[in-house]
Amino acid sequence: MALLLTHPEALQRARDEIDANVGTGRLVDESDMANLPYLQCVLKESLRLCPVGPLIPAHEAMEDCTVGGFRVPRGTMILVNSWAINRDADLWDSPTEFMPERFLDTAKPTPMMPFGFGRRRCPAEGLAMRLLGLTLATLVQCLEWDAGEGRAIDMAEGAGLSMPMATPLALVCRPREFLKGLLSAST
Ligand code: HEM
Repeated sequence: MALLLTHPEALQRARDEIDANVGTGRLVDESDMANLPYLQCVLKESLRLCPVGPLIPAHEAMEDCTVGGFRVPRGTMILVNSWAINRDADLWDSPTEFMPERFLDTAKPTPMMPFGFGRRRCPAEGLAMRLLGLTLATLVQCLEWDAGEGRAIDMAEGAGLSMPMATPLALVCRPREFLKGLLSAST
């Protein structure tokens, strides 16, 4: 939400996509997700810039190997800096920019690992992506958002293993016109 609020054109594009594919006669649901590619791109771009696990938990080399020219003996503890990979200028165009559309071309490889990798990869990736998608789609479809009179959103990173914001996000939301009608019709 912080990235969308600081990029209102992306928020509008995500809302336009939902309005065009779902409309305003019903609430978005899980079966709509496949028809919301831009929203999926917003999720991926948010996980790229703000990975929930910026440092993938420790893995251990099972055998001697060479990675990027470095000899890694068996038994070495390996920590992968996902945050740095996600902002590597050799891998991404304008790496610090919030550009969800970079993920629209699904044929282009995207060197991201927000859910880790290998046998210990997050077993809840599918669940998490569905929940995040549906939650974000609902927030964007149903509510108007703003940071409140004259307030700017502080995007600074706080300290911690899961990349909290330095200043917790506080937003004001109001129901969109269609939602009032939809809710009163259902009561
Ligand atoms: C956006 C949401 C989430 C992200 C980004 C995320 C990310 C990760 C990452 C990076 C790992 C380490 C993988 C590795 O070592 O290579 C992990 C492990 C794990 N995650 Fe998630 N996770 C998320 C949500 C969840 C949820 C909702 C659950 C449970 C319902 C969950 C359960 C687990 C478990 C049990 C492991 C340990 C797997 C193992 O060591 O074998 N995660 N997750």
